[in-house]
Amino acid sequence: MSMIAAFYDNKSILITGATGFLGKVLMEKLFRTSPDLKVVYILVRPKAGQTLQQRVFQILNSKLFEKVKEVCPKVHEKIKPIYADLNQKDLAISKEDMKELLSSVNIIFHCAATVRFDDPLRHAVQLNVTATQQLLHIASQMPKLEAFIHISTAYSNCNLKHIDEVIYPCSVEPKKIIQSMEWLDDAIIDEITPKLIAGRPNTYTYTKALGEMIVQEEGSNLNVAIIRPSIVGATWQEPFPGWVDNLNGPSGLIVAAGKGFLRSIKATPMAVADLIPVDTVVNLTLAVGWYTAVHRPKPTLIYHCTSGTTNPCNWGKMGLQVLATFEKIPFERAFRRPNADFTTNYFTASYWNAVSHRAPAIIYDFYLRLTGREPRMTKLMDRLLRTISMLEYFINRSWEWSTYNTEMLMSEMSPEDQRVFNFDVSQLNWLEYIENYVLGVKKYILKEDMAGIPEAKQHLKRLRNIHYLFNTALFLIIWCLLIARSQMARNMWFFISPLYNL
Ligand SMILES: CCCCCCCCCCCCCCCCCC(=O)SCCNC(=O)CCNC(=O)[C@H](O)C(C)(C)COP(=O)(O)OP(=O)(O)OC[C@H]1O[C@@H](n2cnc3c(N)ncnc32)[C@H](O)[C@@H]1OP(=O)(O)O
Ligand SMILES: NC(=O)C1=CN([C@@H]2O[C@H](COP(=O)(O)OP(=O)(O)OC[C@H]3O[C@@H](n4cnc5c(N)ncnc54)[C@H](OP(=O)(O)O)[C@@H]3O)[C@@H](O)[C@H]2O)C=CC1
Repeated sequence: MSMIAAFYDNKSILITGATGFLGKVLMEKLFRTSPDLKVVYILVRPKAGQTLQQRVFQILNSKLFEKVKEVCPKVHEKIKPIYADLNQKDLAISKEDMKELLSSVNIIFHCAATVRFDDPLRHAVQLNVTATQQLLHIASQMPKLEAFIHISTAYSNCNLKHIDEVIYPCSVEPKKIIQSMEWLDDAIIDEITPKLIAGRPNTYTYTKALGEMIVQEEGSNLNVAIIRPSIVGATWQEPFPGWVDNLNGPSGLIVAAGKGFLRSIKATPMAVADLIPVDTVVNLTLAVGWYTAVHRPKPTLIYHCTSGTTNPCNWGKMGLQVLATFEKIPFERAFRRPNADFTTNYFTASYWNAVSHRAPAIIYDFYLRLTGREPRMTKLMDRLLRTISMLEYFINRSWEWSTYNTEMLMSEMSPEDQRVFNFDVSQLNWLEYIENYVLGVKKYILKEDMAGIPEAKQHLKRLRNIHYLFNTALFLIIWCLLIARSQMARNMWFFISPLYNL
């Protein structure tokens, strides 16, 4: 019998960010392993014209929740969506809902955040710092609260090379940053942003670091723990391999490479690709919830959820496996054949951007114009190059994260819990994982049917023939021009042409 699963029975749990990538997998595992839990409150906002109930309905009707519905047929009755907006004061929770939350919640999992790298500082602070502060304030009024688990990122201190499971203070106090956002205007905030985030590549990593400081400062009277996952990828094993539903992290680049848009990227092949499957992060999160509530460790513990220390894989190996998988399971209607390459040099990267990204986009747009259609490829390519430029920081460096607390937690778990809530990635087979990841991107993001694979392969053959034809035509044009203008080229031609007649 799993002690951790039994711990969540009859508990009232509050999850923020439950509609996000990590939040959905967290909810799924909770219901599958602890179907007797009391209720899961989720803080949700209406989105894309959908009400809260419609959003929950959509999640429950996805493939991810198929197993849950067998184990816990009343799952829809146990999820209680609460209207909330983390951009608003007091998170915009109504008085009645607040009363219910305050009187019943036992465990909080705080997953919500803005994960955009280019968010203006004001917005990133609001979501990742102020909302966390407000949630801690609400939590401190919950008499039945046993644990508050905060999800941060392993890159909150990416300005360092070696990162321990401790909180590294930022130069300016988070409370001062929150206050200054109230009276500084946007132009000044934009001006001081580079100075504040100094050493970090974006407002996301900076505000996640501030968020950790706020948790430490304002959660001192609570049972708090912080989890720092690295780059969260598709599921490894549970509920089935390869599930992923958004384009963040590597998923977007896998789409771009598989569709033939991404042909070259500035990346260091030997740098560690610290990917961590989302189900591994969820298993650790649930184990931390149990340990924090039951053992009440002081001071606040931080848990690194990374793969590089125990089972390192590098970007070179990962890229090759992604490309190898496209051979077996190509994506449909590719723009060009998938053939992405890594370059380490700035000038080579710029050259390939011009030749392999911009030039084909311009030629294609010219073709679209000729056939009376709206040109769109140049715009799409510009967005892709912008995205790549934001991810480059993470694929050209390696970090070392210590994992003492994570290892300690594993040693505190029973053999059954170690099996059910496994977060040991030393057994992860990267080649198999990446193949399932690419397959998951095809099925769950691109919604492509496996029955379309033969046609996709035919399409790639046609693209290869067009490629050969284009190269041959280009060669002949250049050669004719050379012959017309250069005596040496003409001599060479007269020398080799009789050979053809032999
Ligand atoms: C051989 C191949 C090898 C491939 C493998 C190599 C993989 C390397 C991957 C390295 C990942 C490193 C991640 C580091 C993570 C740090 C840890 C965290 O906590 S991070 C937490 C995780 N956080 C993140 O990962 C956030 C990263 N993303 C962002 O910050 C923003 O999306 C943005 C600033 C990049 C673009 O903003 P903006 O221009 O306003 O655009 P929108 O957002 O509105 O989307 C525009 C279009 O682009 C689409 N699309 C979106 N994302 C990607 C993508 N990654 N890529 C491609 N495409 C992407 C999107 O669907 C949309 O398409 P459409 O609807 O128009 O058709
Ligand atoms: N993905 C990754 O690679 C990594 C993620 N993390 C951390 O894990 C956590 C979860 O990330 P992930 O699931 O990938 O992110 P997603 O972007 O998939 O999910 C973010 C969640 O936050 C919610 N949210 C955002 N803004 C608001 C708001 N104003 N009001 C209410 N809810 C809001 C979103 O709701 P809605 O659906 O309405 O937009 C969504 O449920 C984050 O804390 C992130 O920093 C850490 C390391 C890596």
